[in-house]
Amino acid sequence: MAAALQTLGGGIGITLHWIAFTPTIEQQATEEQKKKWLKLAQDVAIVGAYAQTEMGHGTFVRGLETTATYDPSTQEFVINSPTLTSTKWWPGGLGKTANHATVMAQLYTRGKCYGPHNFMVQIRSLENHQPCPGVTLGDIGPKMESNGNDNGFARFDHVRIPRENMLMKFARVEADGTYVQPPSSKLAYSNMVYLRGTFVMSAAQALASATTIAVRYSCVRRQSEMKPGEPEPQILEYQTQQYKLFPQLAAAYAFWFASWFMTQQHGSITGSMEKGDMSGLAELHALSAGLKSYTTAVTARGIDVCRMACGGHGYSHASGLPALFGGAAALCTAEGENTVMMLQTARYLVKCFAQSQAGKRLTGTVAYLSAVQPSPVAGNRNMSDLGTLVAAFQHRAARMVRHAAMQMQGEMQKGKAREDAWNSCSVLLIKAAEAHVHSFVVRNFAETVQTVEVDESVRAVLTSLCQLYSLYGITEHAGDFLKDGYLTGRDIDAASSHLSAMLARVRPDAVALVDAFDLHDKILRSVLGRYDGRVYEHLYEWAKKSPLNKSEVHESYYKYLQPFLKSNRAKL
Ligand SMILES: CCCCC/C=C\C/C=C\C/C=C\C/C=C\C/C=C\CC/C=C/C(=O)SCCNC(=O)CCNC(=O)[C@H](O)C(C)(C)COP(=O)(O)OP(=O)(O)OC[C@H]1O[C@@H](n2cnc3c(N)ncnc32)[C@H](O)[C@@H]1OP(=O)(O)O
Ligand SMILES: Cc1cc2nc3c(=O)[nH]c(=O)nc-3n(C[C@H](O)[C@H](O)[C@H](O)COP(=O)(O)OP(=O)(O)OC[C@H]3O[C@@H](n4cnc5c(N)ncnc54)[C@H](O)[C@@H]3O)c2cc1C
Repeated sequence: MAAALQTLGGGIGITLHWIAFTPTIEQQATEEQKKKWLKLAQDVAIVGAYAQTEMGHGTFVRGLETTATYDPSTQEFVINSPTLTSTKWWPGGLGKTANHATVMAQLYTRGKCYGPHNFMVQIRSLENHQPCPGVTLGDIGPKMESNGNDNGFARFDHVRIPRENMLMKFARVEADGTYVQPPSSKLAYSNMVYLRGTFVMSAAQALASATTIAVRYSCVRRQSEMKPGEPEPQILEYQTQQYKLFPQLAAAYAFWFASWFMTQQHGSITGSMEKGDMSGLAELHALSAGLKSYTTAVTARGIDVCRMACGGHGYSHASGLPALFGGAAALCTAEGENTVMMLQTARYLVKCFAQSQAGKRLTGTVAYLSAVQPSPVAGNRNMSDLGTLVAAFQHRAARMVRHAAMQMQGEMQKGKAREDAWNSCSVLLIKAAEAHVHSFVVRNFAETVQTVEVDESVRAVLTSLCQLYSLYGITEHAGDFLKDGYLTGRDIDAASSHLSAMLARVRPDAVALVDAFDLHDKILRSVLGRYDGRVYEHLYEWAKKSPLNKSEVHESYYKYLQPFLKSNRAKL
């Protein structure tokens, strides 16, 4: 049942119950509270939404307006939407599906505000699914995609909940209204860190889906003449088609491996946090924010490249690519808008750079910032060597982080306030953070292909894919590598020719590489990407099922076209 609900469309949105509501209980509830709600959620005996974003605030969580005011006389919290812009807006499943929600609200007790905290609120009757007293609910209307999901709105008119409905694993309010501080105020945000980490795998899966569709279709589709008089070739024989698709295919593998690292990091750091060691939280936040931002942005662009590579049929919903693009586009905004998330990573990098300048030895994903020499040693580099490629990406990132941080320091030395200096350098900061995440993805890709337990013939293919991904990144951002002479023009030319060689080397394994994602036709939902390659027959069958084909002459003819034609003919 639960699995069926997960896939149900048509106004039933249960995705967020699984990926946000239930994990919030797991991560933010006390053991007592878990006994009360966790099994109900896991068995779908209740259905929940994660209600944080409001009409007026999504990014700036500290600016949320919904209030939760503690009333010691009744030991209850009063949940209220004081303004129109405080209306909860966007949460998946909130409109029509969920009967509970974890509501992020500004906590007030004894007249003082302690910032955003999570509260469990029942929003619909378990008997007849009507909204609970004081709760107004609805759907926010059609969206770019995912219209099967009821992203909704909610307003609370002084709704009373028991004190025990505040999720109190980290912070709590005692019966008399005393607020007890959490080890870190950011622990209330921990489920967002978790969800951003899962978006890296969503991005990998989305890009894997799109490249599966486009590569398979590019082997079915024959078009034009490569040589006069010869049969039309598979469009995957064109180097331009390979240049469009293979870097996306390589990125899908790169992001898949990055999501493995993200999952492992999340588990290990949250494990330490359970024992009171918060030292890894900052790195976890910076990594999850940066990887989420980078992988979802590259994925959305990459899916559209795959769509265009399939010509007209790519633009049809029969291909499955428009829906994938719409979904991936959502990932760029949801769970932390990409720009804002990359700025969070930049904030961490600037902090680490300052520590490195003060002599601290950096560790983890920023260790390279301490190690990289500012003065490049130019020379004929072996641009097919993975170590050389990784070092180039790390040098580029270190240079850009240093440049952005020094620019900011310069602005402050001219008398600008730190916040103004930050804002006036934020484009540089974003580019530096992107370079940092890019270098992490390349390094992780290289380390994974060198260590993953596979047959040596498979390792050889994955190594080619990693070289292709890295060489594509260098040629696409050549200026960054040339800027301080770390790479020369000859190196860039060598990178380009190696990239061409990699396209040809990956070609024979392209179909096997997408088949390896093992995405069933039922998941791909694409006529173009069918495993059996029978595209044309199924394209025709798919079109015949179009609602417009239910009648030979559509009713619109009699309503509009016929009178219009008649009146035009009468004027002749
Ligand atoms: C199998 C085949 C499948 C194929 C298909 C696959 C996929 C298909 C494609 C797509 C999927 C389909 C459809 C897509 C549809 C929908 C997507 C699905 C679900 C959507 C779910 C979305 C849910 C949500 O959006 S929930 C709401 C999310 N909201 C946010 O993320 C808000 C973002 N804002 C914030 O997090 C914060 O406001 C801020 C920006 C971080 C700022 O916080 P603030 O308190 O103001 O802090 P600062 O002043 O900036 O910094 C202070 C200090 O705190 C540190 N900090 C900040 N945050 C954290 C944190 N989380 N953890 C730790 N530390 C933190 C910060 O670094 C700083 O530290 P310092 O002082 O030391 O520097
Ligand atoms: C499909 C989908 C599903 C969602 N599901 C949920 C859900 O289940 N639960 C939930 O609570 N929310 C959900 N959301 C809401 C989502 O979390 C927010 O849309 C997101 O956090 C962005 O906030 P915002 O919409 O207020 O955009 P804003 O923050 O207003 O962003 C608008 C622009 O302002 C820029 N900007 C904002 N702040 C800064 C800054 N400090 N520096 C530089 N630029 C800045 C942004 O970069 C962006 O370009 C969902 C959204 C979508 C699209």
